[in-house]
Amino acid sequence: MPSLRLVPFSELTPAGALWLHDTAASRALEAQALAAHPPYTLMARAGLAVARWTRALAPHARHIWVAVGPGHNGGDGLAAAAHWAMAGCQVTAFLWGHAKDLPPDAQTAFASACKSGVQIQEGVALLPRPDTTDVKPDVVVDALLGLGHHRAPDERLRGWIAALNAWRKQGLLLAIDVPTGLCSDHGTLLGAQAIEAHATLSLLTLKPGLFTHSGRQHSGEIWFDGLATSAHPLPPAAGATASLTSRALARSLQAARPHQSHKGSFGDVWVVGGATGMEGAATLAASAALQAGAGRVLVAPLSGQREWAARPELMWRSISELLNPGVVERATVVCGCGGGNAVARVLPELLQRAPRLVLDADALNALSADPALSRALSQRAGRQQLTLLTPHPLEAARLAHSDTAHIQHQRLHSAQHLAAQTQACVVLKGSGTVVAQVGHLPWVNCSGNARLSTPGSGDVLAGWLGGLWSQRPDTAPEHLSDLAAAVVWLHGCAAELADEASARGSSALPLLASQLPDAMARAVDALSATRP
Ligand SMILES: NC(=O)C1=CN([C@@H]2O[C@H](COP(=O)(O)OP(=O)(O)OC[C@H]3O[C@@H](n4cnc5c(N)ncnc54)[C@H](OP(=O)(O)O)[C@@H]3O)[C@@H](O)[C@H]2O)[C@@H](O)CC1
Ligand SMILES: [K+]
Repeated sequence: MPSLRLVPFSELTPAGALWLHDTAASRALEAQALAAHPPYTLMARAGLAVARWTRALAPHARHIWVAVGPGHNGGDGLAAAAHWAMAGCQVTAFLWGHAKDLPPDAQTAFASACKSGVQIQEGVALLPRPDTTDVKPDVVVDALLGLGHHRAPDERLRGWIAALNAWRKQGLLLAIDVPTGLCSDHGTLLGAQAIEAHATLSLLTLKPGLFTHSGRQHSGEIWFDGLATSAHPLPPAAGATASLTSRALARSLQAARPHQSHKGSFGDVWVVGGATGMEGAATLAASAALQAGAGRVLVAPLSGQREWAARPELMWRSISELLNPGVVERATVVCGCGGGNAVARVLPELLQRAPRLVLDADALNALSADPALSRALSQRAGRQQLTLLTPHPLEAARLAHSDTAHIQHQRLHSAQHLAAQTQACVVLKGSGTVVAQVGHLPWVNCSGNARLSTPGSGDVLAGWLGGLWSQRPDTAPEHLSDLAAAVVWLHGCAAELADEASARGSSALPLLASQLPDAMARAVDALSATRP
């Protein structure tokens, strides 16, 4: 058997992107792999991969339970159970159904588990819960359902999910391939409940649903094993649904500043926003652009108020100065942060003239409210003027004339539709931010945590996007989504570094937006400090 790769996905990035495959794409690869190997080969590899992973995460575990579903996901669990038992663990497999009803490969795994001394309980009505048994397993494994889970859990399955989740506080709760109850394509819940695993080992392919919407919450730490189905350890890009952001991507967009550089070398960013009472939003975006390395950052506050004390490095100007001939044509413009209704007045000219435009917050709301503005937006691409839109789900819903639930239900598709509708590069924010652009595989971001759900966080992201873009004004249209995805990754990485530095534990408190530019700068420093 070819050697297995058993590494966390975050360690697999030096070569570049990791691909994500939805159910249809995963099934296509699975069919190819099954056709290329003798029966049971893939499940045997899956079982070994799960067993090694479990031993790596819980080397001292002596007592393991596995909840075995009616399909191949259950077969993977049984194949792993055989290895745990052979390694001397006390293992119990609780079967949802009866062994005779399992698919052929899973029956082979069942036979192997029986031979290895796994205790079997068939046709179990409900997995025991911590309050109904004196037995205390060190590890409980969800091998109920994987890729074949396509309908909302019924009452019995909900009971199993609740029982498995009840073990979360007692020991390690691990999921094979996909946490049961989670949609592997969209990261939504198929019903009201899903397994909340400490860690998930995705097999053969990485599924987009693990990383977006509720995916991160339910998958825990995500690991990957490609089951050595090709010469390369990673599944091929062909047929991929999306790419996963990575440290390598972010690093590829950061260049050392040349010795003979000056502020004119790094471009001008103009921040247009900050209507009355919301000047802070514009200041946050401007601070981020500055920290990202823009040459000069000029703020044109819509309120007319100038926050001189906020950052002495910033310059404060009027909108009319930005609109002077030749000024906006050389600038990278970040527009909309705290823009209020006033931003609608400046948008027509910015849409017409700005070569590089980041539109956030109220600029997006103004676009959704005015068909003439959305037409002007979609015409920009034809003039080789590039646009980045950074909506959160509600703003995306307004732009798409839809509702937030619809946007969130299929985040990847929503971002892609919006990109097609606007002819812009779309950054759909939220857990597992999606970056989409017509003609390119979308990105799904894997960094970040709930520390970023705090006011002003999006302003900082928009400002940093402008700041990096101003240093790379010649970014080709086909590379704009790479630039955006790299910044999104950094934004998330800043929150992860803040977690590591905190004594309070994971995501206990938000990372204030005013601290975020510095935290992102530390994330950039960490990029250069680590190996390629
Ligand atoms: N093929 C291979 O060699 C490899 C496969 N691999 C592994 O296989 C997994 C996919 O296997 P799978 O296709 O058998 O699907 P799986 O999720 O186990 O269950 C399907 C069963 O569940 C049932 N069911 C569905 N929904 C239900 C519900 N709500 N409540 C109750 N039952 C429900 C469904 O019934 P049906 O809908 O048909 O009535 C059917 O009987 C994949 O995730 C990975 O772990 C990889 O290791 C690579 C090698
Ligand atoms: K599972």
